[in-house]
Amino acid sequence: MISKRYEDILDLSQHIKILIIFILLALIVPLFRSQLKKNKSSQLPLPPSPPGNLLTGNLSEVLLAVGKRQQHLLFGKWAREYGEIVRVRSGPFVQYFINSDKAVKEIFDRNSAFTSKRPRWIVSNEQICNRLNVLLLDADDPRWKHQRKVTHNYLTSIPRADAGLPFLHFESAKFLYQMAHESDSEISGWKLYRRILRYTYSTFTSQTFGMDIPEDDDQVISDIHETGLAQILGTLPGSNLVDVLPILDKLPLIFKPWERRNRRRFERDMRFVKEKLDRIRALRAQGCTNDAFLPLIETDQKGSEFGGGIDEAAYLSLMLVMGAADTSAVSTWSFMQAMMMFPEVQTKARDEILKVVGDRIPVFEDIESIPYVRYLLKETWRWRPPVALGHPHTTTAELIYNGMRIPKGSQIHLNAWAVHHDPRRHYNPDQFIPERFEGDLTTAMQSINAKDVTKRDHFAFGAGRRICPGYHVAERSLAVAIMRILWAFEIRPSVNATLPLDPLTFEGEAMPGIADKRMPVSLKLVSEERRGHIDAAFESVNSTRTNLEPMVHRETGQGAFERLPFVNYDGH
Ligand code: HEM
Repeated sequence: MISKRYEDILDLSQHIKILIIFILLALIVPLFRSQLKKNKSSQLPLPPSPPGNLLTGNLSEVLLAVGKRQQHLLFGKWAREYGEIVRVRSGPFVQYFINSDKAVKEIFDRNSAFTSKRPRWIVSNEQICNRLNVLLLDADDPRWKHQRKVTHNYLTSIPRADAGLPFLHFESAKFLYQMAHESDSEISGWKLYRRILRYTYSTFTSQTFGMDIPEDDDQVISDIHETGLAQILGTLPGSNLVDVLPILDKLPLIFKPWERRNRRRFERDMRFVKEKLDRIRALRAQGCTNDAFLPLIETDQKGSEFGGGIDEAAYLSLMLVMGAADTSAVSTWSFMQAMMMFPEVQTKARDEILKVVGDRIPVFEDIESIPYVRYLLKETWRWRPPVALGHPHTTTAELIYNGMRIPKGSQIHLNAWAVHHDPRRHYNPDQFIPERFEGDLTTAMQSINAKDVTKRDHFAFGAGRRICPGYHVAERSLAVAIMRILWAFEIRPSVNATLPLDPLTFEGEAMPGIADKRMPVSLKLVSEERRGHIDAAFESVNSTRTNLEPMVHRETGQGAFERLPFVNYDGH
């Protein structure tokens, strides 16, 4: 009896064993399968890479190109030689350049859940900005989502972009007025660029802080630009040892002079924006609120919704000026370069504008009646994308595209220059031909959302979840600049320009592909009569405008940035 029961138990344990084996198999086989799949995908090749070994990589070629500010040309050449995705190894750094519209759509748009992270930037993100700059924040940081939402609600949605138009119309009319009454026989190059900078910086400080920058030579322009540049330069591979060897970050602060320096900059910038906040509050106490980003957030008591309180919103305002002003100024500058180099386009464009507006100063809304202006916008951003090589993202999963794999953790770049200058996508890509967009009246937003990516006009604003939120604002800014400058002035090489023009002699500086302050361009009134129209338009907008507080009080210096001992304040 006992042995029978024992046998039964054995029997039972046999069954249990078999059952366990089945369960284990059920668990293991899929794991094994996925392992197989993983191994199979890992056997897929990495994207092609220009030749070089680990030590030299392409370092010398890349460094040479960076030195000449021509990295967009080098990476563009590699795009044509190696295809849609190119893996560039420069010394210890590996970057993936995404060079075709279809690859951009697949990688940045469709896989945005895995491609929206930023690389870790200890210096730029964690120290200079103390993790408060939307552009540098990681996608999984709740502050990133919140800052984007607030930026949309208070600054960059269509209604808010429209609310910014009075500032834009005032500042651009002032620019026209200054140029029409310029006492120098000719103003060109750096002086002219500086004036464009004033008007874009002042437009955006008006839209964000509700304060303006009345004078061309105001130091605050260079100061804001300089602190933005420090952040951007800090994102370039190899620019900071601690970003290459993050272990250094574990050292006590006393051994990290760079961190002390960067944190000092952050604290200085924070004091700058808090002073603006104090003045906004004082104005509100007197019953005065401007229709601008920070004053509205302050009035609506939205500050407490930021992790860092209203101070974070004030800091964000400064970051938004940085993101908006330089990109807008260089867009106008590139447009002027195109008009100078392609005079027949200029003549046609002016005719199209005059047909509609006549002697009246153009306003943004005129774009609806002048399709050619829409084409000029698209062609300017195609021809000279301000962020030619994209702002880097990082992958959070392995991605497979066209039989190639991009490993998890890779740094990827939307190579806007290569896509825009691919002759299979745009015929004669180096020529400025607005007619290539004939019939395409889509706004920036409509084109970004196009189902067929081959129909998308350009990628100047990036792609995916991190796409520039400022495109409605940017569109208004460049459209007004294009219409007003063409309406008022002839754009031509300055008297000291070396002809024929060679863009390689004036392209580069901080933004690859963009003409710098040496560009020999000047403006000449289209007619003496036009001066009268400009005067009338400026006087009208000036007399009806509510005066704004200046960012910095010139006489007292109130509101200025404090000097940092380690910075060269040459500015631009
Ligand atoms: C011609 C003008 C402009 C161009 C070409 C431009 C281009 C870009 C590009 C390429 C990016 C990076 C996108 C990415 O990572 O994939 C970006 C990000 C950004 N831009 Fe713009 N931008 C312009 C104007 C503006 C304006 C007017 C504003 C604000 C009013 C603005 C605010 C931002 C912000 C906040 C980000 C960070 C987005 C994020 O990381 O989530 N930009 N922009």
